Formats: sequence, C-alpha cells, structure tokens
Amino acid sequence: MKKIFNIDKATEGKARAGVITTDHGEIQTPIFMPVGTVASVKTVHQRELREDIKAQIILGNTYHLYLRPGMEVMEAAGGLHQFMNWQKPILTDSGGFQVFSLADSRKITEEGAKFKSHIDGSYHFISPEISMEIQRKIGADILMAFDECTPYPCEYHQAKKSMEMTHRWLKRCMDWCEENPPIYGHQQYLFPIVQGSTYSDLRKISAEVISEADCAGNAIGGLSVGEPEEEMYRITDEVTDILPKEKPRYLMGVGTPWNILESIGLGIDMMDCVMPTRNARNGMLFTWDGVINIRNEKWKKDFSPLDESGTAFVDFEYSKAYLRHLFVAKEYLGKQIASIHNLAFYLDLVTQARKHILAGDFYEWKNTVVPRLRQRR
Ligand SMILES: CNc1nc2cc3c(=O)[nH]c(N)nc3c(CCc3ccccc3)c2[nH]1
Repeated sequence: MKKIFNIDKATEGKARAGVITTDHGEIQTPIFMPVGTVASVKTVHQRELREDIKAQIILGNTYHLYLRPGMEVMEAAGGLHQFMNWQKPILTDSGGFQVFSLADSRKITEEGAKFKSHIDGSYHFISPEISMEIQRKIGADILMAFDECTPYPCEYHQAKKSMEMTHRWLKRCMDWCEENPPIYGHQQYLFPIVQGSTYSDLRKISAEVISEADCAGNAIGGLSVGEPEEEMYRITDEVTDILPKEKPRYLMGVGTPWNILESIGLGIDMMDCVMPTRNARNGMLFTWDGVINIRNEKWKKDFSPLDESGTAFVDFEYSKAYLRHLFVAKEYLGKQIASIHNLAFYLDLVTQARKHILAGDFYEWKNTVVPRLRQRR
C-alpha cells in the first residue's frame, strides 16, 4: 500500500506529529477536520475556511450528497472539489453511520441497507459497492469503508455479529476499489474502520483484521455514540496499541476540546466532530479558558473582544456584548461569527498540540490545559 504518512516527531508517549500527503495537498497532524456534510461547512465560506480557520481538510457525506444534489450533478461538476471550489483534501464518510442514525425505517441485511430518504421519503439502497461507487464520483481524497456503527450500549453477541459483517463488507469495498479506479485522475485512499463496541476482545480482533487489510490509513469507529468518556479513552488506547504506528489513525466523531487533546495523547492523528459548528449555532463558544454561553445575561455589557486569545478576525473585530445581541435578535451574522470562532479555536487547539509534540512537552502542557478547557465561564 502507498505510504501517505510521515512522522516528524514521536513523543515519549503515544502522541506524534506528522504529515499526510494527498494529491490535493498536505495535512499536518494532529488535525481536526471540519464537517461539511452537504458540500458546505454550515454558515462558513470556503475562503474563511482557508484564510481565517486555516482548515487543511474538510469532511463530506456520501449519504447526504447521494440524496442531494445527487451523483448526476456531482459527476457533471467533475467531483466535489470542483463543485464547491475547495481545492484542498476532502474525506467522505461511507454513509452507513448516517443511514443508521438519520434515515427512517432502514433495513440492514448482509447485502446492505435499504432506507427511506429523510428528505422526501423515497426508498433507496446502499451497499459496500454502492458506497464506493458514490465516493468515487464525489472524488474525496480519503474514502471510508462501508461499516456498521454499533449503538451504545450494545449486547456482546450483537456487537460480534455486527463487527464480523463490517469485516466482510470491508473486503467487498476493497475488491470493488481494485476493479474500479479513480475517475478524476487523483488518488483516493480507502480507510477501514475498527468496530467491536466496548468489548476489548472484539476490539482486538477488529484492530488486527483492519491492520491486516494494509490500507493507507486506519479509523476507529463505534465511539462517541453515548458511551462514557472513560470508555472512549480506554477503547482508543487499546486499539492504538494494535493499529500500525506508521499509518494515520482517525478517531471518528470526537469530540470536545479536552477529548481532542486526550485522544492525541493516545496516538490519534485525525478527528472530526460537529460540535464546533453545531454548538456555535446555539451560542456556545469554546475558548482556552473554558466554554462561554454567549446568550448569558452576564455578557450583556461586556464590550471586551470576543476572545483575547483567539486567532480569527472575529475574535478582535466584535465584542461579547455585540455577539450576544446578535443571538438574542436571531441575526444570521451571529451564527457566522460563532462558527468561525469555534472552528478557528479547534484548529488552533491541534496546531498548539503539534507544536508541543515537536517541542517534546506535550503531556505536561496537555495536563495543565485540559482543566481550563472544561470550565464554564
Ligand atoms: C459523532 N460521533 C460519531 N461516532 C461515529 C462513528 C462512526 C462509525 O463507526 N463509522 C462511520 N462510518 N462513521 C462514524 C461517524 C461519522 C463521522 C463522519 C461524519 C461526517 C462526515 C464524515 C465522517 C461517527 N460520528
């Protein structure tokens, strides 16, 4: 398998700093990937993503893009990079997670998943092969294998059966990709996904099967689905012990700022989460000194800059009082300002983590910062 990851510095622990190379550019790790589900990172321009947030890779969604705008438009556009004019790396999820969590009345069999569109109620079917075909037409640089994400909690027997099906589906994804090369001329790397719910023996089996597949990178799924934080860390720690260290590790759906730093400490290189954007739209701002609920009365006459330790223009151009007013008045500008702030903060979080890994003091830095991140201001 082609080597796409180079480690610049490994710490005395499991944290590492590296670079992932794709045909749409390089990604410094550890990295946070903003979620752009329907070809847009909600309320944020591509130009702001590039220049203010300094995003290096964004996520798209097979399930959503297949339903709207659909693959006819996607192919006519020449793929998602062209369609949305984002010329840096893109990763797409395979659609399984979204079908199981979004579509109504879905039916899962060995063949794949039958589901009803959450948009217009029409019936559809997605399988490992169909997921790969859709991701080929979207043209993402990194494709996720079609898997089944187990719910939490999940019965041992159910978790075992589901994991084994995910492993059979992985083989079908790999076979299809072998037979059907990329259509837009740039490389597309398939990442398999470790499952096994919260059972150590299943997670060990799955991590070994996934490692055996010898893909360009590997992902840890089935987490951030309601399990306690300690469980998420325990599983992540066990799985990163088994996944090959010379390949990037992507922990799916994680997480809060403190989850991000803890996961990096456990050997994770790539993370995604809707929190920065979703919480922003509710007026929840993440900062180095904790979480701000900007709607709170206490900010009503606080004319200080939005975030003195922020990195985006919004942090200095607008005051807390002004942003609170926009939220109270339900002005769209409020969501835009908060989204740019939160995403810039998440990218600053991983940028600082990378800096401290390179400096060799990541763990002591993390342990001083995490308590501050969790507090409520
Ligand atoms: C929030 N928690 C969360 N846990 C997840 C587990 C899985 C999992 O086990 N398998 C797959 N395929 N995806 C998962 C996702 C979605 C991540 C995503 C969203 C949007 C775009 C690209 C990627 C998860 N998200």
